[in-house]
Amino acid sequence: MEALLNPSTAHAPDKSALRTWGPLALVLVLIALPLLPLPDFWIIQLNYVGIYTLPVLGLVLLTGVGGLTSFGQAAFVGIGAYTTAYLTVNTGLSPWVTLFIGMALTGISAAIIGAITLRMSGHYLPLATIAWALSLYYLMGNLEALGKYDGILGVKGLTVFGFEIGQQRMFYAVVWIFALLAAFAVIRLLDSRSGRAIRALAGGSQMAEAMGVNTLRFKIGIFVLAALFASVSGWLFAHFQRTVNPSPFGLKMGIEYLFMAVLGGAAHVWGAIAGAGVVKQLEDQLQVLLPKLIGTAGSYELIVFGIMIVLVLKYLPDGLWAFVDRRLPRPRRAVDWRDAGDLPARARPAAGEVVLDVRAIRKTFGGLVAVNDISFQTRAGQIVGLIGPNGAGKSTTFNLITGVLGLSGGAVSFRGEAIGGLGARQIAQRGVSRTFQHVKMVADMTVLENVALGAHLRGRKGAVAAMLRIDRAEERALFREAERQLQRVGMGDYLHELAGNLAMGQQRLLEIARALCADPALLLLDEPAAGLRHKEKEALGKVLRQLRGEGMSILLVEHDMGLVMDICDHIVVMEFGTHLMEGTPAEVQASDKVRAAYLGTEH
Ligand SMILES: Nc1ncnc2c1ncn2[C@@H]1O[C@H](COP(=O)(O)OP(=O)(O)OP(=O)(O)O)[C@@H](O)[C@H]1O
Repeated sequence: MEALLNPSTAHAPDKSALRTWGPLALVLVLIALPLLPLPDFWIIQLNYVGIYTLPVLGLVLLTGVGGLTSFGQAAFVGIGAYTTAYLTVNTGLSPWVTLFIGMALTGISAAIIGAITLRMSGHYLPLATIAWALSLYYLMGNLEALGKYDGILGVKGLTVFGFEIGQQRMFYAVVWIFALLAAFAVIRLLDSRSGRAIRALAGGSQMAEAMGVNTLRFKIGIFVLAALFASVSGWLFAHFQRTVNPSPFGLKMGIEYLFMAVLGGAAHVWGAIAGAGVVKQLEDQLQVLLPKLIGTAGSYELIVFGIMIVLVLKYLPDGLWAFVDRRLPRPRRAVDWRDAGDLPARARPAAGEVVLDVRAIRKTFGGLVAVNDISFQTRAGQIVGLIGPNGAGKSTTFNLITGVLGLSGGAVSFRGEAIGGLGARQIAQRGVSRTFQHVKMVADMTVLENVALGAHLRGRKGAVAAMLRIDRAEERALFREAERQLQRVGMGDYLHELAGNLAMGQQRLLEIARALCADPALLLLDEPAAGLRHKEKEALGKVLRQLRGEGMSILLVEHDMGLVMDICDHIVVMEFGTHLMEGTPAEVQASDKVRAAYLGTEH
């Protein structure tokens, strides 16, 4: 194992004071600002920044972290704004009641729109968000009851305990309480069981689903939360402006919110405030400056914004805050889980019990039969190797067993239960855990956090518990398990390292620890030795033998024949999608058929 423990990655001393005290300093500055003799103009500007920060925070979660691009945030701001404007003007309801009605309406709309559009991927999703942003905009502009394009006038200002808070310093306090509450809620959410699942979304759903994460549910969840932040912003906006009309909720504003998030640093909570502040200021200054320079009136600032978006994407893709973030030392997570409770564990199969039974499975891609009637079994405490030349159908077999691909024929049963036809998440729930041929991890999460993601199905606490910080006991139990599994594979010294900084051998061990965190009865390893150095392969072999000794059943797809022959109890050989032979390593090595298959000669 020593070969994997590279002393060059030892941790620097903990100098995280700036990160710990930075947010507190920001809060103190925000409290101090209205107490200073700043002109009202600047307080009003800061009120706008606070109002814009809320939808941008939603985009941090949705786009920056979750990888889902939405041009539609402004439309949700509009639902919040129109709801409060309409109800307070027409029914006389208190804004403190209409806030919640607006949030409910926004939440329901987002859940419906999200359930339809978030199944889409690639460029279809942003296009769909443009489509519904336009629809909502024209709906607001065409409804008689909402005053068509003139909107609703005469919206009252906010009152607190019957006291009108105006548009300056008191309003400032209300805006920033909401903005900071939302910012801290997102920070807490991201550092939780749900947060790790959300952070895994951007890398595609395959790994997250294999860890048991219901990716669609989490996508809809962050979409709704982002919309709720937008709705609160709309409510503030309506009572700040005292009037609403469709133009601030159109597609142009949706693009602007996205620009604020990208410029500020789409994956950073504090980047939302930075982005909202910089864009608001730029917009105001350019609106005055450009017409003067050019000599005629017009929205020239939009042209400059367009050019700036291209430049930011090219030269500062991670945004302004990432620039600061890189320079701040990363705090090491306080180790407070050593005496945490145990996570629920499943009943282990008896030694020698058939764990996986694959019967005549088949997969066709058009006319190509990639897997042709393959059958084999794996038993508890056994390492089975699945080998064959390139293109033999090993990965496809793996994907059929783990539910990534649907069967064209045949049956798979796990511990006596038919699992053919189930999805990856349902198969993971039953105790099948896997690693990937091309390592899939969240590079900007620590090793410990990545591995804790593997225990997702063994936790229960959701997003609300995380935001309220009532999930800590479970979090400690998850981290205790993650540390235990990392130590089991010899990675105990790397808990706080960012996964993206690991060498290939360590990344593969991370994946094994993550798979073990799920408390599996069957471990499927897809080319775990690929890219490993000799010493690392030896270390890997030692870990796998140790796991077998503990009663684990392992199915291994591997090209490294030295490792396969060394550790496997039983080997299944495939060629052109078919079952060539199976037997002990000695039998396989002695087989002319296998030799011919690998050498490409007739047999
Ligand atoms: N999604 C797909 N669509 C069409 N053909 C596919 C698909 N996936 C795999 N195949 C084909 O199925 C066959 C088996 O591929 P598979 O990746 O399972 O082989 P393998 O034994 O894992 O190969 P390697 O060792 O190179 O990873 C190949 O001919 C491949 O081109």
